[in-house]
Amino acid sequence: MSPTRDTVLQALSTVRDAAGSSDVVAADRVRALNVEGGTVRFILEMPADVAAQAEPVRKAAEEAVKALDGVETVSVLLTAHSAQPGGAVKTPPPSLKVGRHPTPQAGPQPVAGVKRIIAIASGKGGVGKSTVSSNLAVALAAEGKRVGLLDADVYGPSQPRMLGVSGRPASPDGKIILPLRAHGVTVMSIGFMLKEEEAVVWRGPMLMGALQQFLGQVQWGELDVLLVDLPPGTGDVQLTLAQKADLTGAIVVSTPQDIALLDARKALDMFDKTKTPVLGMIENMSTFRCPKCGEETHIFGHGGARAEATKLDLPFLGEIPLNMEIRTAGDGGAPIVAARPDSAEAGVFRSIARRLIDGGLI
Ligand SMILES: Nc1ncnc2c1ncn2[C@@H]1O[C@H](COP(=O)(O)OP(=O)(O)OP(=O)(O)O)[C@@H](O)[C@H]1O
Repeated sequence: MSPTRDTVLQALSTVRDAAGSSDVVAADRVRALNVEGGTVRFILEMPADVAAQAEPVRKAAEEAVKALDGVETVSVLLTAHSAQPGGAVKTPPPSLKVGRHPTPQAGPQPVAGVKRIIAIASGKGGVGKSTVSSNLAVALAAEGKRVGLLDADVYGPSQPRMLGVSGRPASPDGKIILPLRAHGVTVMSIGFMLKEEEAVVWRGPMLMGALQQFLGQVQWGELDVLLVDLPPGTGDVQLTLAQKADLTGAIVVSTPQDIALLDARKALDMFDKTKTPVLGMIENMSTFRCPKCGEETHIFGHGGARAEATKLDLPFLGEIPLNMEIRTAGDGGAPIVAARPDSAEAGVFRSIARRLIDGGLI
């Protein structure tokens, strides 16, 4: 039996908090809990004064969740103030003041200068959500749209790699954050704020606050659309964004297999609950054409996402093939739409972009 949010929280409520009397759930240390099949991920946010005792608590939390029925992998991230082996406190997070607690806000907030915010979501990891986000962003920019891309995939921000952009965004006044640009797209990623080795350390603290700040404090400029590359799944981060950002809608990416579609349905359900319109579904890794003989194979099946979209009366936006060059281009820092704009594969992304524009969605 797969674990649920509730069983995980129940297990965590047996773990004593570093500060003393209560458990980690009651002490409100658990952030961004994400349960996906047998994989459980969450963050333990510890205040600085108990940082030295944080690691044993993290271990205990990991053990408690691991002991649950159906749990295969547990990933627990600690806050910025986590303890080094030997008890020293690690270097504080980057000086840019990003990553505070969320500031209370009444409801969904618009982002200054941004006409539309569209979330790119998937119920399951690894289905190509980031690949779709980066290519779609570049394709929309090629159509003359002013496009921003916010990489909110806190568990593994991949846009710096996919767009070949790195470096730290400047913050001249310590408040406004200046985003970076790549392939005609304005980009901000939580990955820009981390050094490789600091990733786990910085991710934890005040994650929601960081995302909220990325929406509110990044100087996006005038944009026709801001695409938000969400983390996979339907956990706290996705929910927070769906509730706090004034989303125009969401696009759900899925591979064709039943299991991926099952998860895609959960994402659709989440958007239904948060009253976020679903603008359409995209099937990725839809078909594979042998580069030698040209024969087409449906490695993960075919047509599942289209059938699901039809069943739910949602627009089906397109099928993206499983293709080596899509992978090498993306993993090499230039999405295929930028690297080989005239290729058939780039054409698929461009026609999805045009469909969104023609449909008046962007
Ligand atoms: N259509 C495709 N053809 C070939 N490779 C692909 C395709 N789509 C994605 N990939 C590759 O699959 C891997 C996972 O893709 P990607 O990072 O876009 O998925 P994701 O859903 O964003 O994953 P995560 O859960 O890590 O956020 C990457 O190496 C990417 O290059």
